[in-house]
Amino acid sequence: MAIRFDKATARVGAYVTGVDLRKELSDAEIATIYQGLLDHGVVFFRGQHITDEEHLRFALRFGTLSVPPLKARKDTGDPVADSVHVLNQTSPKGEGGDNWHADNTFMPHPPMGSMLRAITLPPVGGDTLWASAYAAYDDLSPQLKDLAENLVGIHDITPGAMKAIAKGHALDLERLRRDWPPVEHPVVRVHAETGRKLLYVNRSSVTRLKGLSPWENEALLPLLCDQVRHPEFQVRLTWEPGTMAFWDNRAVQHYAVPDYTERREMHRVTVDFARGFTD
Ligand SMILES: O=C(O)CCC(=O)C(=O)O
Ligand SMILES: [Fe+2]
Repeated sequence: MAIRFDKATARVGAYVTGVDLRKELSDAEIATIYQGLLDHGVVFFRGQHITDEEHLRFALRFGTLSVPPLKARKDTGDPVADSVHVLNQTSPKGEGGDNWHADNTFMPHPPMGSMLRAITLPPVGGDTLWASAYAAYDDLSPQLKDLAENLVGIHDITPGAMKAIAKGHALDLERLRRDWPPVEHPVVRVHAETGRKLLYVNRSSVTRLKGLSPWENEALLPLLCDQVRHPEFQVRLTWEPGTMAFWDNRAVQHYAVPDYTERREMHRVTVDFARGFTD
């Protein structure tokens, strides 16, 4: 069966068919899926009733595991249990994904991608949205593009860590801040594999723009961060049992809608692959 991508919207996202994630895929199939990811930013697989082992095995075909600092490694000694992060949520508690963000941009080398799969879903609600950071950049006016090109964002673990602590996660804030001091990333980045420019700021990690006065930051940071909020850059996924989403964490931001009251359980594997940015 040939692998096929059907666009979900004009600017971002595609549904993939012709893949059975329970099977060991060929190198050519993996390359096709990776190309689809580069082309669409996020790809959705339906009807994949796989185990954590199969999820992990699929992720490892693309690169190495990235361990998200805010989801403590379990260290059970079981490599599968330690690498598959369980997001167990009952809104409004959620897991902190209810803001537009790319994952862990406070890291010097943020993860390249994530694979998230639905385990238990509420009867209604709990959709996830992705927005193209390419489209967000492309649709800025030429004047604002020029301005953004010269800006650098300070990405800090503190806001995300404080949010997770407020939600009851036992995290050591001082230690996290020591291990992950703030990092600088250009506001406009160049994706190393597609060569496309994208907007790389988000409200969940970027605390300020380097060199700007507080009032300049106050005006400019929301303007740039909120560019991804335009629906014309977005795709919205309604999960079904067996749905898997695989996103290019360089090229898209995402938002988990906390509009449900029953249990929602998702399993995620975070991966590093290939190259990041050329800037
Ligand atoms: O729960 C979701 O749909 C996404 C949560 C999230 O932000 C993530 O897995 O990175
Ligand atoms: Fe996330």
